[in-house]
Amino acid sequence: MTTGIRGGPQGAAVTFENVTKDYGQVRAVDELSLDIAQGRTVAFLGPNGAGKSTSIDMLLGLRRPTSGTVRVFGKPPHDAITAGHVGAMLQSGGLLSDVTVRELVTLMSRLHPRPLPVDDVLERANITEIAERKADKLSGGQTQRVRFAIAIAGDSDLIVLDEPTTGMDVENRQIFWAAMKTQAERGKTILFATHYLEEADQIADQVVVINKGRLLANGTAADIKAQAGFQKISFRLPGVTRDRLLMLPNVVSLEVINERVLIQTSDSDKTFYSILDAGYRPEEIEITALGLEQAFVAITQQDNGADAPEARAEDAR
Ligand SMILES: Nc1ncnc2c1ncn2[C@@H]1O[C@H](COP(=O)(O)OP(=O)(O)OP(=O)(O)O)[C@@H](O)[C@H]1O
Repeated sequence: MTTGIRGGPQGAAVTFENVTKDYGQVRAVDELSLDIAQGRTVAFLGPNGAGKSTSIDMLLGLRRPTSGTVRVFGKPPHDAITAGHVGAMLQSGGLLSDVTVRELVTLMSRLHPRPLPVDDVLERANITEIAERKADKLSGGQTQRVRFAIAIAGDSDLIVLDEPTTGMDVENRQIFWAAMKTQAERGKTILFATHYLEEADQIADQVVVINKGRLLANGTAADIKAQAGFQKISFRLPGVTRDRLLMLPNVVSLEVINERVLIQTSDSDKTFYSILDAGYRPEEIEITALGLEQAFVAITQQDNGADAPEARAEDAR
């Protein structure tokens, strides 16, 4: 099931239409259909091997779909890139050797028809201080910042970032996302793959979850949390036993740590009223929705469970 988000194919920055990508026997992307409206900041989430990089490579024209169509601003990816509409920061690949950071950024920005001034790019990416250093002699975090500079140098309408903050320390991560926010405020469409769910929760206004190449969820972070459908109840209840609480309705998981009870439930109202009906009077009560990370884990585990042999046998009964 997917939850929708306002904005459709009209004015879409990116469209995947029934896209499948096979590497020999491996199906990396499986009938993916997705629209990303212009001006959105979109987080692309999925466990390792879910098909994020393959999808990004297809929208950058680096790989061809086995079937289906990818469009970028209504054009084949290659045409959109040639027209300078796309800036990208990929996960791998070294930087050129024997050139300085400034020379590299200058070189890459000249590939675009309407580049930003190089000094602006260096400043926005927080690399002015290392501009005269050799590009192949940088730390992991510095290399990421140079890659980011290359992604924004062309002042492109779509910025695609594959795990951009990997290797960055906390301070550089904050500088990086502040720079991305400025890009978003200037109307750019930003698509980023990440394993940092907190970043996705804070920054993205659309979250796309894929697993095994299939689209599992698409909406705001709040939509995704609602789709996971679980809440957490936590309270203090001296002397209670785990076995008694397990009898409560809608309980998905339960922990008792030092008299504090932590319940994950699919219906917090029903579970909580049953606690009161059973005569318990808990204290220090907290009822909260799942965070994006927990929702993501719940959604992907449900999907993995649906594919497990026992679940299929269950379905068949
Ligand atoms: N060049 C390739 N040849 C064969 N199989 C590949 C190739 N590239 C990726 N795959 C496989 O395709 C699937 C999707 O991989 P992909 O790199 O797109 O996932 P991902 O979501 O980006 O993963 P990660 O989070 O680990 O970077 C995986 O099963 C992977 O092993």
